[in-house]
Amino acid sequence: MDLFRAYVIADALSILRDHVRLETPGEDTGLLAALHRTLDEDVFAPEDVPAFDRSTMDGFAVLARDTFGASEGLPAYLEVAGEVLMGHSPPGRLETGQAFRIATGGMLPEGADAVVMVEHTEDLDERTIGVTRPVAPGENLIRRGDDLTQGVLLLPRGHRLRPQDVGLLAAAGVTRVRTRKRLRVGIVTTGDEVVPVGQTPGPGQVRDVNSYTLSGQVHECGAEPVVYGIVRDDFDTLAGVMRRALDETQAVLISGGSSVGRRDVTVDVVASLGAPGVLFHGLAVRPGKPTIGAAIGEKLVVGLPGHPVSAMVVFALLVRPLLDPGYRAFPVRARVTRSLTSQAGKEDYVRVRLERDGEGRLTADPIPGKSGLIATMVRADGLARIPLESRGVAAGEEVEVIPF
Ligand SMILES: Nc1nc2c(c(=O)[nH]1)N[C@H]1C(S)=C(S)[C@@H](COP(=O)(O)OP(=O)(O)OC[C@H]3O[C@@H](n4cnc5c(N)ncnc54)[C@H](O)[C@@H]3O)O[C@H]1N2
Ligand code: MOO
Repeated sequence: MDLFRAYVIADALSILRDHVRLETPGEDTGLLAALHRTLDEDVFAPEDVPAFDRSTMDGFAVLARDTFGASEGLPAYLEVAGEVLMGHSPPGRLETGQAFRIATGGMLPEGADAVVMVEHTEDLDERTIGVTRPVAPGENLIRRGDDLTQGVLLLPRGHRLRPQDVGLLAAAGVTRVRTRKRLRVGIVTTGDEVVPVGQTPGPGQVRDVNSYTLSGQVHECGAEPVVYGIVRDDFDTLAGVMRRALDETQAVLISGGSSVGRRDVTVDVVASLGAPGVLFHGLAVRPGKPTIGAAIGEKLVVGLPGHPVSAMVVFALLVRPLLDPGYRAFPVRARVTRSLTSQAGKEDYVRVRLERDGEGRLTADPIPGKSGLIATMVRADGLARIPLESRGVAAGEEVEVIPF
């Protein structure tokens, strides 16, 4: 690693991965508390789901063979011999020539192997129906174990639980799981001009945007933001807050004061916090040039640019993959609607709005505006990547877009 070299995102990420280990202890919790957390164990299915053959339609449980050849003109006549009540066993075994009334989700009686939809039957009298369309064996039902069979691996260790995962665990009767506690991520804001949002800014002052945008992004990673507020651009004050944040959290983001201005003490403060310290200062990435990457022990410290857009972009590209290793970004390809210029030797990430053209192909409309303008992020759907060696992209050419 070379402190004076400017890295692209992929290289910066691998340097940080080599030094940082973001781990939290495991904890057994109920399912709701486990949502969005990462599994700390392999979970196996304790039982078959569903536990019995179930109808997927309202209608009649039958023996498929009894309906073969049935039609509107020549229905198959069956005796209605019983009714399956929801949440109960069927009233008995179904014999050939019989039908049992059954609702969606009802338990299939023994002897039956299909369900006829009520729309494909006609009532002849209290005890007889005519089936007007044949069904095949297995039609309109799900079998015991179709969702899960006992003993299969439901979800592996390391998987971050989404709502559907928690649903699967609920279906299988797994009520408690071991997950890792959420990562706590400290957010420190610097800048003598930055004031809390509730305060009316005086001349030259601006409201604190980054504490909010970064907290939101940390939440999206399944981690817990811990906001340390706005700290003066003063070495001792900032170092004190940073030490406290490092004691209380596993990763600290510090926004502002990372470029080379007179008051930019951030890098000196980070360097003073311990080994291995600053791993890089500066990226060959736009926006994001003044980013600082550091490890203190195995904890992560990232100095983000103060401009709200730059801070969000660097978070999305560099911080998110570290906080949320299971996250997979699926870039899409889209044609740019206007040509974009880029400096060779810089990896550019351009805010774009995604639309579909008349033929249904994705287009990427670049959103103009400097990285101090947060509204440009609101209009954007993603970031178009222009690689290091490229000098630009002509209108109509395809680019890779990383959706937010
Ligand atoms: N001579 C040079 N000047 C600048 C360079 C350069 O290479 N040479 N780089 C520019 C780039 S690129 C960026 S990005 C900014 C980054 O500066 P810092 O990371 O040091 O951030 P600040 O100077 O503290 O702030 C930049 C800008 O953002 C506003 N800001 C800061 N914090 C917040 C916040 N929490 N909420 C809202 N807005 C915030 C701050 O007021 C500044 O306007 O440097 C360029 N300059
Ligand atoms: O890096 Mo600055 O972040 O280009 O706006």
